[in-house]
Amino acid sequence: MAALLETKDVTIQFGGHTAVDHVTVDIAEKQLTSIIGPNGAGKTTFFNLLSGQLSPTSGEIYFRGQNITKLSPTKRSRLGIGRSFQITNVFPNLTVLENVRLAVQSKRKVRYQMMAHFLHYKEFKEEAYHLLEKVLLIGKADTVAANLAHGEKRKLEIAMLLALDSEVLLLDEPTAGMALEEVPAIIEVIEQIKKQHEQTIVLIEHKMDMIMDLSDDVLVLFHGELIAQGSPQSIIANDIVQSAYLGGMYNEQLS
Ligand SMILES: Nc1ncnc2c1ncn2[C@@H]1O[C@H](COP(=O)(O)OP(=O)(O)OP(=O)(O)O)[C@@H](O)[C@H]1O
Repeated sequence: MAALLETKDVTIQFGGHTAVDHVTVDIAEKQLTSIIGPNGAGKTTFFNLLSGQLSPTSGEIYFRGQNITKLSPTKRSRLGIGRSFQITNVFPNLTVLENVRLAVQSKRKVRYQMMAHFLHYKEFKEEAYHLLEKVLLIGKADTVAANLAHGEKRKLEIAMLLALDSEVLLLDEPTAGMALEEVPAIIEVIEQIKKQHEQTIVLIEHKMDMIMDLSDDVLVLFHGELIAQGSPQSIIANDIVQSAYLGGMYNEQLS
């Protein structure tokens, strides 16, 4: 399987603390790769390195063989690496629908072309409605983004990410903060994207069942180090992962 994203010996230190420690991985094209690890293992930091929010202290990151280590998040996003929007990218005073419409519009690169904007406005709006239906947020289309509950904000972020139609989707805990009964629908959204075999998905998720069912490949981080990479079955059967991580995680979830 061809690697789409690669890290070579990627390390980042904050002061004296090494949050990601010489991580070398290949992330295969059009597969779903999950990153797991206990709290503080370096998952989000690793994601930030992939998306360009952080620069490594040492090591390199490649996308389709191109060294992107020094590229900004915006440039990486233009290349096709989309990260679920941070809440700062959502316009809090605009409605949910308007936020998604703007994301659709930015994908079509007509932000500054008033005429094109005018001609396609209805089309953008329809696509935005469609995406909101997909992530089960249609009932909140006219709600101002600032008034959404936490789980609803995550759905909005996913809708905005989908609007960009990126080649790589980086999803940082897409179901965090959602009511338990909403989780299957979001998993379904991710499953549907996966079934289309058009995008590469990388996700951090604490819900183990979901990861094991959905993932083609699982990366396990522990104290910033990559301690295992493989199929869900091989990860479950891996003794090092079992003792270093899985036991602890299940205990965490039960507590
Ligand atoms: N900007 C920062 N400055 C200093 N330390 C940081 C910074 N960002 C992360 N860290 C530290 O790096 C380590 C890894 O953090 P990170 O958030 O990546 O872990 P995580 O695996 O995503 O954890 P969680 O599951 O709790 O979200 C932690 O010890 C954290 O305190």
